[in-house]
Amino acid sequence: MPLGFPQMAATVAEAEEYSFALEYVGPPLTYPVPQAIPIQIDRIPVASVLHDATHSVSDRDGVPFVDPIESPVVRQHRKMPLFEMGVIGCEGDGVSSSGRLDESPEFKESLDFSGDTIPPPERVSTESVLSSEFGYRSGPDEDLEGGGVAVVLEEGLVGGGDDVVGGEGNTANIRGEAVVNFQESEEEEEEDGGVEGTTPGTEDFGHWGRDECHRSSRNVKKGACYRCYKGNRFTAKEVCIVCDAKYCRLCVFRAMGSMPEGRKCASCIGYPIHEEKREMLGKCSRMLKKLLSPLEIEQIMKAEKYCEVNQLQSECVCVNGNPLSPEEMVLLQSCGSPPRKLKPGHFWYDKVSGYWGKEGYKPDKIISPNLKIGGCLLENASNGNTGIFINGREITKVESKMLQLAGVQIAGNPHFWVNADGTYQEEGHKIIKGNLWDKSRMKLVCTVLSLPYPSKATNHSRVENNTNGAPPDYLEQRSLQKLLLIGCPKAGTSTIFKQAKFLYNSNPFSDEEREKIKVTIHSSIYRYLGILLEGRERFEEECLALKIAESDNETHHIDGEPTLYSLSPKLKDFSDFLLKVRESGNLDAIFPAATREYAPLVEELWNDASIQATYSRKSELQSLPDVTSYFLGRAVDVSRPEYEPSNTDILYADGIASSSGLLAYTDFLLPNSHHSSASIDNDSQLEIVPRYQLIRVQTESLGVNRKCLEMFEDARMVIFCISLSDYSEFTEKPDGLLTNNMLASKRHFESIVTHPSFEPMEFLLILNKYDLLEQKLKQTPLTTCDWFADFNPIVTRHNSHLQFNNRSQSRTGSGLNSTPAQQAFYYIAVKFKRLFNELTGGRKLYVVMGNALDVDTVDNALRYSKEIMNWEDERVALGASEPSFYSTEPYTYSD
Ligand SMILES: Nc1nc2c(ncn2[C@@H]2O[C@H](COP(=O)(O)OP(=O)(O)OP(=O)(O)O)[C@@H](O)[C@H]2O)c(=O)[nH]1
Ligand SMILES: [Mg+2]
Repeated sequence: MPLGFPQMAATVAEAEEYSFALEYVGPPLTYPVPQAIPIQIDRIPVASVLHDATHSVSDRDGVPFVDPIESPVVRQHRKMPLFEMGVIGCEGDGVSSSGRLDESPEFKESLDFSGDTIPPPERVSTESVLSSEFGYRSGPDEDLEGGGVAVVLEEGLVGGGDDVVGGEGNTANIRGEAVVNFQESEEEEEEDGGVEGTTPGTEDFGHWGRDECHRSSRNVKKGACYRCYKGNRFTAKEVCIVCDAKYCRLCVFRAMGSMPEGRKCASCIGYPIHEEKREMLGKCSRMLKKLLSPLEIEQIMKAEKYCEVNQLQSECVCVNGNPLSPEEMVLLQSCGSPPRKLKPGHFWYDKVSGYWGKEGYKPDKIISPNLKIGGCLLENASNGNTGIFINGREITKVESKMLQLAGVQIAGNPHFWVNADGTYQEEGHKIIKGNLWDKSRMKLVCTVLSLPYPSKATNHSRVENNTNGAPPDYLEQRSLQKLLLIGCPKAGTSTIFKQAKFLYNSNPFSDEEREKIKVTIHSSIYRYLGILLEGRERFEEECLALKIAESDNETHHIDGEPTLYSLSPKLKDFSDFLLKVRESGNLDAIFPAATREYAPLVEELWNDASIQATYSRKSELQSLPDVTSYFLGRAVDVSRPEYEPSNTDILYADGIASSSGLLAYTDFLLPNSHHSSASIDNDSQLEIVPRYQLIRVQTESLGVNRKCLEMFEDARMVIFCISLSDYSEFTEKPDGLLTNNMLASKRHFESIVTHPSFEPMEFLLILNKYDLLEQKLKQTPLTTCDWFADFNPIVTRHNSHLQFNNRSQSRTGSGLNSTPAQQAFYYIAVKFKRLFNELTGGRKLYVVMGNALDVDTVDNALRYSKEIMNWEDERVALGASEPSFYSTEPYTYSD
């Protein structure tokens, strides 16, 4: 943008969101053209290299950098000199549209570098900049409006006037974009209650990085929110764990986004936390608890506690003069008896005895001995002046006192070797002279002298090198691969989820959970029975109506006649009672509690011919699951007080994985996992085994705009589940129209695939309920679903009953020897693969066949997902491009 040109015209596109400054090349004008005053080179303030090492990412890398360019408001408050090159705007944005910079009093004032500054353009905000830069929650209310753009070049100009050396994060877009602020929409303003006139444009501290947060914070009224400037010290606020900025409940998500590293302003992401905040990591505030669901909170708090950047940086801990490497830090923190609440600082460590202390001070702790960390222990490590030495360190007075009380002869300034178990000997002598910790009073002595006493853990670990073998929590978290399990209603996601729990968890459900499952099963029994009884009434009425029609309206005879669907008076009374309670909405409240009392009646009803006749027409009854007969047939058993749900009961029971609301998740390791080379830390020999977390997201709870999906941005893979039996099933919409369930699943699949949060993730499609597909195809052709209209299976006299004999046959799926179900599966798999390919611009969808009721197919699918992640890791490591969608295994079958 030629801002340095003397002649310049402002082009303002009123309907557009941006303004442009171009050099004027048209015919001569009849009115004066705005002039920019030539720059006096010698008076241009030049940004100086900042020496304070605490303020930038770049300086951590040893690269010198220039002080960041500040927003006009920040500068205004700090009364810094300003050189403003041009302000171009359009009507209504509060910025002069004349372009006559020389006529502007502010500009004149700015030319005088006296220390006063011009006020910034009114109402400027970098909300949208922040939003696009950090991808934080944005919505329609954050759309740009008004088209006002202020282009301000500021302090930090170098050279002829239009070159700028930028600061933090701005070097790439520094020309003229130093402060490009967009107006907020009215909607947003309304919600926030408007931006107060006296503090215009100060919303943009996020844009400038952590330091700007600090600076801006100085301008915020005490107790007010740092974003909307409202509230007082009594207003509940969330605090950024890096810069201390505080946000009210209306602003917290806008300022902190989806919190991938916990409670940090979007601009503080990637910065380490303040050490004094370590204590509060993972401890959720009351405000967040009110705003988020327990599972969302758990995810955020976990991220806050375990994400790498929030860990104590290894180089901040010096041991015996050497800063620790990340591997040494892991060793130190994962040893049997680590120094608790470790903080940055200089420490000494006696590897032989395990004594640990702050440099220049007496020992503070006894940690695990023999850790290969830090440098060599120095004589003066603890600043002792007693002339007595332990393991080469001159001990302090208080330690010599302790030795005396332990009965150690210290006359003659001896040099001792003290081992981790407390045994000691004099240097040069082989004989063990005694044990410091033998005497029972020593614990008291150490307490009185404020000296450490060995804990059991250190006592029992004479030679220790990462004895417990477990990596610290944050490393474990680093290896956690999140798999999102998403599907349409009734696709089978909860069944898959439960199977995963059974497969990989030794104690898949706690006692408390099992108790809840019991209640759920009891409720389900009455729910299923209610559906059946309602259906029975309908079928009975239909039967009677038919009979009346057949017998020429002889109603008086027919009314009393029993039909196939009639009940005995006793059962009819119970049925009426149950349907009445169901209608009143109290079914769940009454029946689980009274299960035992009614169980015999339930069983009698279930065995009654009328109910069996009704059940045989279950396809005509909405939402009656296949498991109805499984539970109703066992009503009495299930209702006994000593009843404990079996794994099969749990698997068949409805609504279990979703009982916790939006989400449910389970962590597991896949046995015999093959680790990619990236997962093994060779240096420390500490193996980081990838762990998996299967998160089931309940579709109905996602809401229309699926905002909450943003919280899964760190997931590795989406496992999408579709029911193959959906092709012939229809759901009635509120407008009375019938929708094919497969087409509804397809739409849901499209919306998830194209969701921005899932862009970088791998997708595995489970085509579930293969068993039902096999059965259904015998009666209903696949072409019932419009999307499959061109399905044309090859039918031979052999293939109608043939099963796959070997894997290669099974993988082709389209061969002559395939059954119609296999061909249908192959056809549907390719349909989805093509769709995915189109939606993602050429990416590959992995497909696997499933029958969620068969545990092996679930195991197979989850292992397959692990393989996919390994392939992807290897592909990325090799720098290979995206595989073709027909290459590698496109789908799998179980033999
Ligand atoms: N025959 C058969 N039934 C299945 C299969 N997978 C799930 N089901 C049954 O289908 C019904 C719905 O399965 P769920 O796992 O509850 O489905 P969901 O995806 O959790 O659906 P919502 O609970 O509506 O979210 C249950 O009765 C399951 O037992 C399958 O592969 N074959
Ligand atoms: Mg379910």
